[in-house]
Amino acid sequence: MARGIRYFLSVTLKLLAVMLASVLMIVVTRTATFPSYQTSPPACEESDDDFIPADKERLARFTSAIQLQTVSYERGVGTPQELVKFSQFIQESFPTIHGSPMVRRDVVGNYSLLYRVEGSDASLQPYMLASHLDVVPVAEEAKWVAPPFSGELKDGYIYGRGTIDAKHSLMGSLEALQFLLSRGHQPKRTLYLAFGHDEETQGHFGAKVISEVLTQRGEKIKFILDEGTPVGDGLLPGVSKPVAFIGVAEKGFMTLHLEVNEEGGHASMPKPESAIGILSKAISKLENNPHPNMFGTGVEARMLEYVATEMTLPYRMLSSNLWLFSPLVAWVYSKKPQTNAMARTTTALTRFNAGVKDNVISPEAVAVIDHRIHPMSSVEEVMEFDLKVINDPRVNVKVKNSRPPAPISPYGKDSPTYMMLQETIQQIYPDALVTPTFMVATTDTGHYWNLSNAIYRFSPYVMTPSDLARLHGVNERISVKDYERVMNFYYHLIVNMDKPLETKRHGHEDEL
Ligand SMILES: CCCCCCCC/C=C\CCCCCCCC(=O)NCC(=O)O
Ligand SMILES: [Zn+2]
Ligand SMILES: [Zn+2]
Repeated sequence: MARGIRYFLSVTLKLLAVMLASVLMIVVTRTATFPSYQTSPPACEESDDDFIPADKERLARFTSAIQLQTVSYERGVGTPQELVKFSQFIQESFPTIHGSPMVRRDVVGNYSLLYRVEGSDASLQPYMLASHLDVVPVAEEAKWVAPPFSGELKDGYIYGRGTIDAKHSLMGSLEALQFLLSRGHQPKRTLYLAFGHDEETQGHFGAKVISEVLTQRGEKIKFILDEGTPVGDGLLPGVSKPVAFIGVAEKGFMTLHLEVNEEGGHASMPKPESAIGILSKAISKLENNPHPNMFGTGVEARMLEYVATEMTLPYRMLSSNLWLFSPLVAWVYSKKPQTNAMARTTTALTRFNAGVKDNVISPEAVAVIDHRIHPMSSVEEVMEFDLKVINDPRVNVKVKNSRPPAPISPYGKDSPTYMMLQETIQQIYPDALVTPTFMVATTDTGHYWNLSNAIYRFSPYVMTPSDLARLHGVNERISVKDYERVMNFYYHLIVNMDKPLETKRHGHEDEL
């Protein structure tokens, strides 16, 4: 009997050893032979003539744009007078654009701007560059090193609300267009510039109306580029080169209004539970029960695979063997807010209101939850999860607003528009790696899904880990060097969009 057990154990151990050796072999082989998704940058044909400098006039125009306080506060509550001033400022600042017979300008939804630049070849589908006129409000003004609406230049940086979100792309694309038109260039492919005025409150009166106008005109758009993910410097562990992240998808969102109504009364005779207490418990349950970690089911896994061959050894091993290490990477991702946001649907408690006086038991408590929905989940799944977690019929849960995750746009070598974008990025950042990702925040493109199936989100400035807090935060800024890159990025993009979207290198045909 004992011999039988010993024999069984030894066979089991041998089998385990063989399995382990096989797994190890697969891991080593994959690490050594994982394909590279990177392409070399296109040959540089640039001359001095072919470059937009961040000179005094252009910097002054950008500063003036930052000085206009085009704040969006709430859905439908903005700063109409500032938006009108911004619109006038744009007209005065870019006379070549506004005087061109090729350009049609429409004011849409009262304040948003839609430009159509007529291409010479009507058989080509138009494309669209998008950005927004509005900014988020300023908090903690005392902590800013320069006033938030000054556009002040300090140590090579321009400071101000809107410098990275997103007046750089609005002004940068206009500068590029003005530069081209002033040289007598007519694009072959018709180009739209779409600037919504309420992106920061979900674009219900701006981008939504722009989309309706274009739909009424029967437009189908070849490719849309909006504000988005940046060129990361040190954002991706294990990669020393800068990494340009192209947002090929976008998380959805669901804003929930939670309300509890109970009997109020005199604070000297409280019941065991109050409206405030009941709501606090519900919220605490939501915070303590995060939505499932979905790392490895979507674009976030491809993001790592695209740069795997460029990573230092341990990261390279993990990224080229996600079939095995996905759970480990998922766990690591859950540790930091910016990576956790890529792994799961997030839950942010953004508002909590209750009570009118110190000695009155509040009959009502309300809270707002801002969920950002992972591309592999859905509005319905998130709601079902929350109700199960709260599990309290006294908490009234209402959806204030929601949008499902965006469809995933084509990416990689089989997508001519993605490859064109990649090459344009490489013209500006020749040392950068390029990889697909998804946006954890929302953009106006949520209103453009019916116009195009090739929607990308990318902002051509460099972002370091310490810059993340500047987004919607204190000391938002862009370097002069980066603003120059932004203008030149749009310039190259417009030029590149006039080349056939077929590249012999990648063997694709431009279908239109
Ligand atoms: C492993 C890390 C990978 C990181 C990849 C990307 C890093 C993301 C960094 C910045 C994203 C910048 C997005 C800014 C757009 C803001 C849009 C916005 O504010 N929308 C409104 C909203 O979401 O409420
Ligand atoms: Zn923005
Ligand atoms: Zn924003």
